[in-house]
Formats: sequence, C-alpha cells, structure tokens
Amino acid sequence: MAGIYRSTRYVLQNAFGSRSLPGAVRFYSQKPDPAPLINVDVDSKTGVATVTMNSPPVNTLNTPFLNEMGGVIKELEKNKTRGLILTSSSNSVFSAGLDIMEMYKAPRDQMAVFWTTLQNTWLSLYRTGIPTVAAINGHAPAGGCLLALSCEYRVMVGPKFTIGLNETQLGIVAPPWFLICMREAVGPRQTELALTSGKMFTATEALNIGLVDQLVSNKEEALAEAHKFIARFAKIPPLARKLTKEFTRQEGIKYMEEKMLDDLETFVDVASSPSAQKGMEMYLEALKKKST
Ligand SMILES: CC/C=C\C/C=C\CCC/C=C/CC(=O)SCCNC(=O)CCNC(=O)[C@H](O)C(C)(C)COP(=O)(O)OP(=O)(O)OC[C@H]1O[C@@H](n2cnc3c(N)ncnc32)[C@H](O)[C@@H]1OP(=O)(O)O
Repeated sequence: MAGIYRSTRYVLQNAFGSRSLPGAVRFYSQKPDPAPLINVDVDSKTGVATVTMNSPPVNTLNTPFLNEMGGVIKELEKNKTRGLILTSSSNSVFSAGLDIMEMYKAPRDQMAVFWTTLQNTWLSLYRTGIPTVAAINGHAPAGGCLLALSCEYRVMVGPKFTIGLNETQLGIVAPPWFLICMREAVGPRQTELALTSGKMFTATEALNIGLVDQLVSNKEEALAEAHKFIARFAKIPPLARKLTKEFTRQEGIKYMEEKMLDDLETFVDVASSPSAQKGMEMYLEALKKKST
C-alpha cells in the first residue's frame, strides 16, 4: 500500500507547474480556465497578493482546487510577494472545507491522491515565508477553518458567520495536524473542548478564545486590516521573519515531514471505514435536505 502512496506523491509533487508573473499585475493561476477556481490580484504598490477562492457554491477543497492553490503559493513565493491575503468571492462562505465527494464512496487510490494533495498544499501555506492573513468573510467549517488557521493572522467578518473544526459531528476525525493548528491558536484546553464536540464558534466566540484575532463588520474592512497586519513586517528582514515562523511552527512542519505517509494511510483506512462512510452519507443527506 505504501508503494502506491509513494508513487502517487511523486506524481503530485511533479504536477505543480509554474509560470512567471508578468510583473505586479493581476493573473489567474495555473490553468487557462475561463472560470478559475482561485483569483490572484497583486497590488502593484505594496506587492501584496489578494488570493480569492472562487469555486462556487461553497469553495470546497477538492483535488483540482488544492492543486491550483499549491501552484498559486509557489508562484507567489517565486515572485517574492510581500504578503498573501486569503479570502472568498462568496458573500456567505469562506470555505466549506474538504469536498466530501472526494471521500464518499471514493476508491482508495483516489482518496490517496486527494489527501496527498491536501497535505502538500497545506504544508506550502502553513510554512511559507510570505506573511499570510485570512480575511474570513463567511462560514469556515472544518477544512475551511484549517485554511484560516494556517495563516498567521485571522480577521473575521462578524457577527453572523461561524468557524470551527466540526469533524466529530460528521463521525470523522480531525487529523493531528489540524489539531496542532488549532492548539497553536487557542491552547490545549480549548482545543480538546472544541474538537471533541465538533463545536462551531460564532465570530464573537472565536474572538474570545483566540481562534480569530480581529472582528470587523464587512469584507472591505477585513481586507484593510489584513493589509495593516502585513505592513507590520515592512522593516523586518525577510529571512529572520521566515526562520522565526518556521521555528514557531516546527511541530506541525515536523509532523507532516516525518509522518506524511502514516497520516495518509490512516486517512484512507479511517475515511473508507463503514462507520465513516455512513457518517458522510447521513451528513450529505442532511446538507441536501437543507438546501431543498
Ligand atoms: C487520524 C485520522 C485521519 C483521518 C480520519 C478520517 C477522515 C478525515 C477527514 C477529516 C477532515 C475533514 C475536514 C473537512 O473539511 S470535512 C467537510 C466538513 N464541512 C462541513 O461540515 C461543511 C458542510 N457545509 C455546510 O455546513 C454548508 O454548506 C455551509 C454553511 C458551508 C454553506 O451553507 P449554504 O446554505 O450557503 O450552502 P448549502 O446549500 O449547504 O451547500 C451548497 C451545496 O454545496 C454542497 N456542500 C456543502 N458543503 C460541502 C462539502 N464540504 N463537500 C461537498 N459538498 C458540500 C451542499 O450539499 C449543496 O449541494 P447541492 O444540494 O446544491 O447539490
């Protein structure tokens, strides 16, 4: 089994193509797709990139989306972008997290490709030397919360949106690296309380426990505060900043570097188990009922 996963990873690692940015201008990531999943807009004055998730209806994280996100981060690093602000084009959803359809009734090798892509893209975002901010302008359950937690600073539009790692509510388990990200933000006590119950926090609750750093009332304010956060680093030497970030985040980085294959095998085993499949089926049914 590990052999399949290793070769899958090899293929994926070589699948991140790259292309040069034509200076500090707007560009769309990777594929010449008329409807890109992610838009990137680099401010020509500040060099800060606004990365807008644009995969309607709810920005689910599936393999094509994650590949594109990985390519975007690589491209921004190559172009020495000054900051990365992650936000959504939706008015109500930042990201609905992992695409359940990538896990529900999926063959094991498809699940393996999906999870490996997630691991790689997460690691790229989590450890990038570029200052990162999540401008959370909508609900951010599960993998959506993970994306926000992987950034260095979180500005959330309140009060009506929610955020949290709700996996246990679906009968699935947030892997250790999700948990590490949460613990870095809110500490061990709040992490255990939140994850065992799969709690979704209102924006105000999230601020109170440190899950987000700032509340604002609309997306424009969120973007403005995100730019302010990035401006703090104008006079900090980038290498000192990057290494300090790596040291601070070494638990998560080390986990992924050393345990990537174990994590993958555990994921495929747990996600394909009858009880997890049943949990996902019921959850999908509930989502469908809600939307009809
Ligand atoms: C050691 C252990 C290792 C491994 C363990 C095993 C497994 C590990 C996996 C663990 C990690 C999981 C992380 C995840 O991210 S799981 C996904 C969790 N996501 C959610 O719970 C969010 C679900 N969605 C919502 O709550 C709402 O959609 C939301 C509030 C985001 C938006 O609500 P809104 O009313 O605006 O939209 P909806 O009508 O609900 O949705 C629109 C359509 O989108 C579909 N949808 C929504 N979310 C998902 C999703 N995550 N995946 C797939 N599809 C999704 C929804 O069904 C609607 O579809 P249609 O009815 O229009 O066809």
